[in-house]
Amino acid sequence: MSIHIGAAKNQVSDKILLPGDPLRAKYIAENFLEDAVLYNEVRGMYGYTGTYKGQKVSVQGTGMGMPSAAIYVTELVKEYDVKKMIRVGTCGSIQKDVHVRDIVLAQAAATTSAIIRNDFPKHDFPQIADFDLLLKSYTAAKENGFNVHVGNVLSDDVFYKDSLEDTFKLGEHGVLAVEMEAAVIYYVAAKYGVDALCMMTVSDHMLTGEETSSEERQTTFDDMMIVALDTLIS
Ligand SMILES: O=P(O)(O)O[C@H]1O[C@H](CO)[C@@H](O)[C@H]1O
Ligand SMILES: O=c1cc[nH]c(=O)[nH]1
Repeated sequence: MSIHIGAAKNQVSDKILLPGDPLRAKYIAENFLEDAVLYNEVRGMYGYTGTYKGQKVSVQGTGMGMPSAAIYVTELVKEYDVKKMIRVGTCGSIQKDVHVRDIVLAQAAATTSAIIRNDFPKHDFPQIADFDLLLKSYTAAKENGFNVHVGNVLSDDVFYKDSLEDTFKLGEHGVLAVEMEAAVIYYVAAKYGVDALCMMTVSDHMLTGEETSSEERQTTFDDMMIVALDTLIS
């Protein structure tokens, strides 16, 4: 049991999916895992363990934003010996050719957060995906015929910004999309020597205004779940 996760050590798999939304964790457990058991409901941040294609897999909500994600990911790695983690999130596109419902694989993550700078005030520590997970997930997405993009994302501390000028400027420098957790998940993975990948389905388009429903964000996005689960167990 850790401070924020009410599970015994052996209740959590060393392979885990990380949705921001705890109700997405419930959806994944109910629709993709066999014999799923709820191991955590502390703060309503659901965590489940079940099997996928015969292998033990867990799914844990991380909440919104880097401070919350850092707490869950750190406890999962330090207290539960998690070795492979894949974020299954949502993001806002800032590229014309990255469409709503497409999958974005975060090869790297820029951030506005000070959470990494606090540890490395004199360095721009790069936040990068595990190459093996990235390659496997890209291959799985392509084999399934899903629309997938690989590149840099922005992990922003702020959802409601007064100005999107800097965000769109990052888009002009090739950043694909905006979300709020990838950078710190990559940072914690680097710190403790475990493997992490962040993949997101595009839930809204920040240039065109196209969006998905809040219900769809909580659930569905099944293409991404298949890619993430197949990658996790491969
Ligand atoms: O859908 P999730 O995984 O929560 O991800 C995105 O959605 C939230 C904002 O609505 C942030 O957590 C952002 O990263
Ligand atoms: O952080 C996020 C997530 C989805 N859509 C956005 O615009 N921002």
